[in-house]
Amino acid sequence: MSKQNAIPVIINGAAGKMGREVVKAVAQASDMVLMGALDTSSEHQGKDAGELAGLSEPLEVPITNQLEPMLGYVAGERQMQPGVMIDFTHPSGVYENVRSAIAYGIRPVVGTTGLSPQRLQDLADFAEKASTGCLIIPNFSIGMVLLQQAAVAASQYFDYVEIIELHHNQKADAPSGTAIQTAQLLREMGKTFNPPQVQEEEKIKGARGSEVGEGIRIHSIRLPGLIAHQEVIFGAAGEIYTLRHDTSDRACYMPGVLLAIRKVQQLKSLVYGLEKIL
Ligand SMILES: NC(=O)C1=CN([C@@H]2O[C@H](COP(=O)(O)OP(=O)(O)OC[C@H]3O[C@@H](n4cnc5c(N)ncnc54)[C@H](OP(=O)(O)O)[C@@H]3O)[C@@H](O)[C@H]2O)C=CC1
Ligand SMILES: O=C(O)C1=N[C@H](C(=O)O)C[C@H](O)C1
Repeated sequence: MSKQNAIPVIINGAAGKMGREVVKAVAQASDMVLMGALDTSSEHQGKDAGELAGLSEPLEVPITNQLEPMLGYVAGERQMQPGVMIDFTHPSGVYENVRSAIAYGIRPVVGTTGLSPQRLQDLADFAEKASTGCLIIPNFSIGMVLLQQAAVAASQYFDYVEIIELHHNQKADAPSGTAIQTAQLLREMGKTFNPPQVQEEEKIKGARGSEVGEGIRIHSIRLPGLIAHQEVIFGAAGEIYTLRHDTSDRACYMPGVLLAIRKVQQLKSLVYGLEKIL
């Protein structure tokens, strides 16, 4: 495929754990071209994004922290398809990054978690007004979509459920975006879970996790040695039904990321969740 027909991609957070994986995936996709690699980390400024990601050949794309000039440059490439900005950065910066991308007509594909419901709504309104596609995906793994579908199916028959998410201890936000989304899918079932059997008293605050609504609680665990894991445990008289997803390599997210880059081209507003584009 010629460069003109390829999708121009900017990766924000390119020096991070997910960003490096995305650099490799985009470099290997024949219908995409990596136009820019951004990261605020001072130690990686000017380094080649491909070499940093572990590719044997440089991509000749240096890491920079200048987002707006990069967005302007890609937006100005009129001969090419509309550009896409991938964001795997930090909850503190993702809102501004997405607003800037949309302002330049660049379509955001966002994996960064930790956006508040209010900020998600603001971004949805902004994308709608600009008629610009935007994908916000709390989890790019196909296995997690299947887990969530199984949880929704089970929730029709079980009234008791708890969600446990387990992550590496470099994670900034808790609970995970995936656990919040999983709870939200169960909350949409139109019932209240976990009707109390006794008058419960938390002797230590937080011992029973955090309730997110409709009686659903999320428990967050952070440990070195973990990557990303989630359990949804249903209980009923005499039985336990456990759904569990384990990530052993961040490569598992890449088919979802590449799919999102292709699909966001066809959208004119914000879409939340991988299941909506499968
Ligand atoms: N949706 C999904 O499937 C997945 C989502 N995630 C989410 O993606 C995000 C990133 O995760 P991960 O790669 O593990 O994190 P890392 O900390 O490894 O990488 C983030 C990188 O982004 C840089 N950065 C921070 N703020 C900005 C900013 N405003 N603009 C540009 N670069 C910035 C960081 O630099 P510095 O270190 O100097 O701050 C760092 O190099 C998290 O929110 C995580 O929860 C993770 C895995 C899967
Ligand atoms: O920080 C991570 O690592 C992950 N974050 C996402 C989340 O918060 O759900 C997705 C996945 O769990 C990995």
